[in-house]
Amino acid sequence: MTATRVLVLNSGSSSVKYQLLDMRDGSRLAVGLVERIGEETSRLVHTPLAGEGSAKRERTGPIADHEAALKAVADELDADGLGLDSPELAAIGHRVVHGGLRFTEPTVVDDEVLAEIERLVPVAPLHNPANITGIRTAQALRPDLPQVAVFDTAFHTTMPESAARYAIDTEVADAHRIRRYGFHGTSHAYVSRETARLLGKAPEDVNVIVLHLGNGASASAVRGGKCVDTSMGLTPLEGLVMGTRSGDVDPAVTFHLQRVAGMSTDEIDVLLNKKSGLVGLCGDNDMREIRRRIEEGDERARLAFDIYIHRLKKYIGAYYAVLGRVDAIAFTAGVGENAAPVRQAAVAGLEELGLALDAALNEERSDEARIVSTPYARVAVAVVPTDEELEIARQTIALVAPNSLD
Ligand SMILES: Nc1ncnc2c1ncn2[C@@H]1O[C@H](COP(=O)(O)OP(=O)(O)O)[C@@H](O)[C@H]1O
Ligand SMILES: CC(=O)OP(=O)(O)O
Ligand SMILES: [Mg+2]
Repeated sequence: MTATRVLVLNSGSSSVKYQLLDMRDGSRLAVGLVERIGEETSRLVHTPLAGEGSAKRERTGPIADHEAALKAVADELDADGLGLDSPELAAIGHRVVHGGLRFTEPTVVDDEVLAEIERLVPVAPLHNPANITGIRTAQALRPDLPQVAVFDTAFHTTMPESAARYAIDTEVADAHRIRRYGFHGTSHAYVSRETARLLGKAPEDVNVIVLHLGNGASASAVRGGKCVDTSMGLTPLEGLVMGTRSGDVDPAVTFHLQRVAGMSTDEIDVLLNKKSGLVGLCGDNDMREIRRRIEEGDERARLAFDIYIHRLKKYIGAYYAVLGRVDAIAFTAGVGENAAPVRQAAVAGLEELGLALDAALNEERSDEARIVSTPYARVAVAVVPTDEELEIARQTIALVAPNSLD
């Protein structure tokens, strides 16, 4: 029997999303999520999709760390006869957030690769440690299986130096590998390709601005299938206003906080990464809650929303200029896919740029990729659900068993 299944692990700072896929047709056999890892109220939601009468299972209770989370996931899969010991499993694919400049392709993990991912922890402190634990735990469970790392940074390695370099002393920058790497690349790659498909065109023929708006958020300018600019930088802190991250600030804010407010580097790191963005502005990082508060007339929530939109609009304008010609703007991830008011506000007033939403289409709820602009708009506005797990599984199987699907 040829092994055609791939387990994909998308480990975030306090969560693990996972999918077990059969790559003969890309169908999902099980999907799930462990959230609030490290808290008393951790929650595992597991949905087997393979058998008859399969139903979502949920359990709550403390799950101490990512290792415990993965073991709990392995137990759930076992209970469905989809355990990690299955001979049908070809590989485990891992989302790894920071791959530096070295990893431009999916990579089979060995000790040396793992050491390099570890070396990048200082530039992805919220993400790479969780990714490393995910890989180590999966290795311990199935030492014989290839573990494949798929990097968030890989898609952005096509950025020209003019976009990737900061205007700081070149020697200092080179000595410390300080440059803009960009993140969410698997999503930007997948969504830009799906957007081309939605337009009935080849990826080489379209220019797309992708807005990945989840808890972390980033924008990218994609010309003919290749990334030419993106809003995240050395770390996933730069760019858009996010759930808990500030996005762009004057770097002098950090000197000021050190000198005047007496904050330590670590305190400023926590402030900008975990206590800023929407949560810092209004106390909530969930866009649903913010919209609910706005409906009730809450001024702080309104201002937080306006700041979020203002930044988003600036990036749309910037990437329009970078690309020169834009065929589509694609909204994706939790906020981009679900929050019609965000899409509406982000493109409002941009009719001169060829952008015009169809209000009814924009409000419609759907899980499908779809166009929500008016037919006469020069630039299509699309809502394209991202699928980082499917994309990771595709890249994983292509690497470990390129001929298994013929
Ligand atoms: N129906 C909705 N309306 C508005 N925002 C939503 C909705 N559903 C999810 N979200 C937003 O999506 C965010 C999570 O997006 P997601 O892409 O899953 O993020 P991440 O992968 O970074 O965890 C939530 O914080 C919430 O703000
Ligand atoms: C890189 C990044 O910001 O990822 P996430 O949105 O999953 O936090
Ligand atoms: Mg995400």
